[in-house]
Amino acid sequence: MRIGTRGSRLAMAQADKVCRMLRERGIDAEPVVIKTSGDIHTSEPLHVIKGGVGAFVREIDEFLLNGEVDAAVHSLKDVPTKRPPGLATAAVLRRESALDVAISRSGERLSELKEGAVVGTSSTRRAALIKRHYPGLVTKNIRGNVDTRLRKLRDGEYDAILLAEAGLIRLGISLPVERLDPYEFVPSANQGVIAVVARPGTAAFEAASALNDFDTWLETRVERLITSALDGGCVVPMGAYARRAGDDLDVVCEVLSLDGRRQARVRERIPVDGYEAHAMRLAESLAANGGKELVEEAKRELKG
Ligand SMILES: NCc1[nH]cc(CCC(=O)O)c1CC(=O)O
Repeated sequence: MRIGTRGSRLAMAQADKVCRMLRERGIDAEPVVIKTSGDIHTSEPLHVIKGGVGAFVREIDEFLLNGEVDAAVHSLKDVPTKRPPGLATAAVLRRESALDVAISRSGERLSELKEGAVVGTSSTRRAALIKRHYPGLVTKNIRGNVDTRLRKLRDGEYDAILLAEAGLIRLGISLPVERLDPYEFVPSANQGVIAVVARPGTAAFEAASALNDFDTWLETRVERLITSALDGGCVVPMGAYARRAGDDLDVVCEVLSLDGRRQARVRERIPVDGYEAHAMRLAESLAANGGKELVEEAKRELKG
């Protein structure tokens, strides 16, 4: 199997992991690096790049649809909700961590950083959460892959940066980090989940399906149903986090204003049985509790 991937160290680590898992099942698999525009325009904030992170996924989709690769590996949180006909998620790997972490130059926690300390993030969600929970800190845009961000932190351009813990784990980077409580710092929908995409009906799709983790599938479905019901997209400061707990899923979702001052939030345990209808109901109550206005407001302000 030819496994399409972007060429960043994180993307390669993810593709290598999928190839390893396939080989353990007796399937010959090798990564094929596809260079996307995201790897070329690395300085603009993501919400400025046409199509956002989803644009990079769409470029890889073309290789899949043309049959130049048999499957592709993505961070699921970067995969847009609208998918081209002929492609589907064959598997999601077991999620290791959905959490955001903070890494500071001094080793201090966010609550210990001094007034005016600069926190690097390119995500509107993480920036709004910092403004909400740590109003004394200043957020500053940061781009580049995980290694670049860590270098910018060391170089003193930032006092702390925020990253997905999953990325650090996959890159084998062990640094002292502050793990942020997912019920306070609600992660992005599908954060920390690796997805394998392929063409349904192909042998590659069938082979990749064997890697699916059912609990992660349920969790990511719920998170995605909620964000797509609110039309959250990847630039709106919105989080959704579901966790399987026995026969239930513990779900939290929220939308913030860009300045972090206003918030719409819902937290509820829903049964696994009939989870899709329950997720839609949560989305409706989030929308009705001010979420819809906050999504529209954020989109207006980001366009302007
Ligand atoms: N948007 C970039 C991106 N896409 C996936 C990950 C990390 C791994 C993951 O969440 O699966 C990251 C980096 C980050 O958010 O720190």
